[in-house]
Amino acid sequence: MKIACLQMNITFGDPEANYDRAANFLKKASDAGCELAVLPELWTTGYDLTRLDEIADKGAERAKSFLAHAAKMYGMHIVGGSVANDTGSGVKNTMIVVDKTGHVIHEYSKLHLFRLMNEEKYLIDGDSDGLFELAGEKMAGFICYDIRFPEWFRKQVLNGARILFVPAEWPLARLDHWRTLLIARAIENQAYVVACNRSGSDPDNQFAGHSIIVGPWGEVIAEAGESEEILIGDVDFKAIDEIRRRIPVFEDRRTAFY
Ligand SMILES: NC(=O)CCC(=O)C(=O)O
Repeated sequence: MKIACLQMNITFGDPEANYDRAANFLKKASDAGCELAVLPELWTTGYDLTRLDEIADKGAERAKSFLAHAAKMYGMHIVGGSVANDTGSGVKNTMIVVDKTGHVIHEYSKLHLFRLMNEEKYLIDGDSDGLFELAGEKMAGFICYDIRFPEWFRKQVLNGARILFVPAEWPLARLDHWRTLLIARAIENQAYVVACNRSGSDPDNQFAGHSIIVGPWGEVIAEAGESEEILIGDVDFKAIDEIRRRIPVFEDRRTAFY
């Protein structure tokens, strides 16, 4: 499966500009023959959290209809990053997954809110998991700070997830954590990790870029630089089975002790 991480810049608090940019990136991914495209975290608004009452998407309806239209037009699955989703009883940081026929097949709201970027002051946390199925394979979504919680990843993998998607707005200041944690999540779970970060900056942070596709052996299949880019890599599900045969981590777990 040919996958694209749409490492775009995000204009702070300007959904119109960001929808235009995302539309352009989605077209380019489709032109490049990608079967699935991934957007970054909060790609419609960025971290303009103080203006969420103006710019959050009610029920994420605009994002859903935009993503569904693009997915159908291009015949391409979309892991739609995340958007500020005004649920009516608080704003969630919600990932929307759309299949290539244009159906919204899953929503996952960020479980772990990141205090260093004030999320807990403006957002409410999710309460359901990110497991979904596309093209006959189980996959799961996580959002940015979630990568610091290996137990959350393990749970989805034990439930069958074989590609682990991570849309993010990860600052450059912690680029080494980003790479190390994502590679570790791939190795320990013997699964693919497809992580799409943003590029550029906002009033508080310079973001790292470095979207990355990591294979189940921990090998870096593709990695972006810091600037805007469409990162493309191939995922081969057979490699997961081969690696799990070589080192049978899942059979060797001592669940009586943990
Ligand atoms: N947007 C985020 O969740 C950022 C997480 C982060 O930077 C970290 O260090 O963790």
